[in-house]
Amino acid sequence: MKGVLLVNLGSPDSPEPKDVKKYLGEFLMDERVIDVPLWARTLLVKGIILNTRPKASAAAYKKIWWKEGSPLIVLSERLQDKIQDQVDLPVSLAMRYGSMTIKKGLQELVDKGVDEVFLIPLYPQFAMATTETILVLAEEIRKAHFPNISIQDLKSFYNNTNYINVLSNSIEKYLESKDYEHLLFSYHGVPERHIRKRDITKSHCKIDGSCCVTASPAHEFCYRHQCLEVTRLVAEKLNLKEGSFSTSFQSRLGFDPWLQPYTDRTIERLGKQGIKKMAIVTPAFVSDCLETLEEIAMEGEEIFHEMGGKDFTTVPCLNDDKEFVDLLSSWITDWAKTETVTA
Ligand SMILES: C=CC1=C(C)c2cc3[nH]c(cc4nc(cc5[nH]c(cc1n2)c(C)c5CCC(=O)O)C(CCC(=O)O)=C4C)c(C)c3C=C
Ligand SMILES: [Fe+2]
Repeated sequence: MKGVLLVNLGSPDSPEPKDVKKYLGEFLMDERVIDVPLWARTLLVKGIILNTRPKASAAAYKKIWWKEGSPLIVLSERLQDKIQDQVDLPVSLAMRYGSMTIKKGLQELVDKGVDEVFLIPLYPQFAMATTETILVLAEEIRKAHFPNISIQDLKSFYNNTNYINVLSNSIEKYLESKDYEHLLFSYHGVPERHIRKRDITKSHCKIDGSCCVTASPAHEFCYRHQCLEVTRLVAEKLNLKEGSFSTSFQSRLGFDPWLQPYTDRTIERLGKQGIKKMAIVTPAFVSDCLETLEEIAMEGEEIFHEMGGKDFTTVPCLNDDKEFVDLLSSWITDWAKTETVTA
């Protein structure tokens, strides 16, 4: 029997510093998130980050926490429920970090008789720190605990025409009555090193103005290319004028170079340049979360106002948007019609 496992990033159990610390400990000790040798990661995470960041992060989580829980979890559950209403096979939800583990998600499906799983990482673009870590862990868990099931995954869908249409429609609908001079596409950042590490050609990624726009097999695993493509395709679909939109990368951590331009500096620059009304969209996130509700909608707005900007509009993520639910459900239904794969 076939079943579906949706997987998102995860959140702490509560916005209290002890839970945030536990969550950050698991998240940042992932070798695909902070990809340095174990001794250096342990020193950095347990010796430095976990002594300072949980308090500040907990304060940020408290500003966005809902009475039902973490927005990322609640919104992912709403997405799961709506997809479940549209498809005939069981749909479970798991998180890469935190209490809603991938093991529990797989167990839930196996208990319902599932032996063929369609794994859907809830990220439109591939990244070592997101999609890859989910796929690797799911396979480890399968081998160790569920050797008789098979797992197939949904590939990154950043340039899927239907996805681009759904994203463009949601942006257009939300901004319909809003007047804005500039639309910023802000994606979660990653260290530049992550991009070079996943360059399957070993020589294509230069992280400059040319590599991401020059066709290459490297693009299958290039987060930067995939983000720039989403911006290009949505801008084309929405007929955005050259100069009226741009791309930036948010949420950098540490001192290594991360993908640039940085979102906070871009907002600052737009404000300084005299832009009074800006809108921002965050297509690396399927569900609204700390990084969109606090870092963008609150901190970003504050920066913009300090620089003289007036109207700052944050477009919600796709969340449980009807068209997005229909699209994911159609991919699931198509997969369910494919031939059975044995483990
Ligand atoms: C080295 C650190 C990090 C990398 C690399 C990274 C990549 C990455 N993350 C997301 C999506 C999300 N990240 C979120 C929170 C978050 N991310 C990091 C660090 C890295 N992320 C930290 C330390 C945190 C926790 C909050 C904080 O202390 O600032 C979230 C929100 C989770 C929530 O509970 O709401 C999401 C979603 C992507 C897509 C990505 C690479 C492409
Ligand atoms: Fe992150």
